Amino acid sequence: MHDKIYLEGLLFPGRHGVSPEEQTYSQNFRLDVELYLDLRPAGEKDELHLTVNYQEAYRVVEEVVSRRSFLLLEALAEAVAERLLSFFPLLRRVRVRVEKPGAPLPGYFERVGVEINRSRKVKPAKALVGLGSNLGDKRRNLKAALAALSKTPGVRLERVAPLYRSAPWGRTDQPDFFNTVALISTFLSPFSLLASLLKIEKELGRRRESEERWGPRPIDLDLLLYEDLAVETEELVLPHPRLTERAFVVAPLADLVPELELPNGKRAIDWAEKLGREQEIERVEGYGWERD
Ligand SMILES: Nc1ncnc2c1ncn2[C@@H]1O[C@H](COP(=O)(O)OP(=O)(O)OP(=O)(O)O)[C@@H](O)[C@H]1O
Ligand SMILES: Nc1nc2c(c(=O)[nH]1)N=C(CO)CN2
Repeated sequence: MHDKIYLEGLLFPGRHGVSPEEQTYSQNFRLDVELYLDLRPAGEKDELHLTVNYQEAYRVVEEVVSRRSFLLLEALAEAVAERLLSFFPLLRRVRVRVEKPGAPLPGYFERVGVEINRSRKVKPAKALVGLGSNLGDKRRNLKAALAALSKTPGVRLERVAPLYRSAPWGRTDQPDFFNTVALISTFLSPFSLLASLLKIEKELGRRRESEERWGPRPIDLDLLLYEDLAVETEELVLPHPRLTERAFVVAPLADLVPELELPNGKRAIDWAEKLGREQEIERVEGYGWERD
């Protein structure tokens, strides 16, 4: 299968090179990227979730080239390939070419660079989504969000944690929350997944414009973890930055994946126990509550 999406002649400034000057002053890098995946489903159905959004791919490449620094073009190409495979579960192979138009060579040259191919077995990414509600019929809001999540194209709802009631965290002058965590598997990128979560929030009546930070809301969906991906962009931060501070996240998460290593290096089940002693949280219903 040779279908591919290609992005050619991408130009980004970066600090990559063996000499101290190249590490200090940025110069342009030129990249060609080929993303190998089966394009037939998207071709037949004309739906974006069945393929890789090349705008997202562009941003992933740009982030690696402009935010990191390597001695070798080999290392830069490796990092770009690795990052693309991490962000897009649909990819089975990537080809990355990196050229340095201003390479320090002693005479005239047309182009110099490296090209690598990296492949793997395609499988969906596992992700954990945190859900909360403290306005209206909270239990129903969470159930509706889970139903919407399970109907989201490219998302499979694997398991739902028990239902918790928790005292409000951050701002205490508001009603108690109901919280849970869902384990999903998905072929969506973390960007597309977050966009789907925001869409569900909106459909369930969330109006961010009229809300205060950490204030009351009918529904809140947070992307807690996406495989072991670390991302820090304006709209998406992974792992979720406040995950380990919150009993209402860690307790249900520890029910689903007790042995998971949290971003602070602790085992989920141990950390849940500690936070459970410090914050007010109570399990109100066991597994399967969302199905009745
Ligand atoms: N991992 C993430 N999960 C959800 N939203 C995220 C994430 N990383 C960044 N964001 C961004 O955060 C913005 C604000 O999210 P939200 O209103 O849910 O914050 P909050 O629930 O008030 O606070 P907190 O982020 O502490 O839970 C969203 O628009 C989203 O773009
Ligand atoms: N107990 C609890 N407290 C919160 C919650 C939440 O889901 N549960 N969500 C918040 C903002 O998203 C702020 N505070």
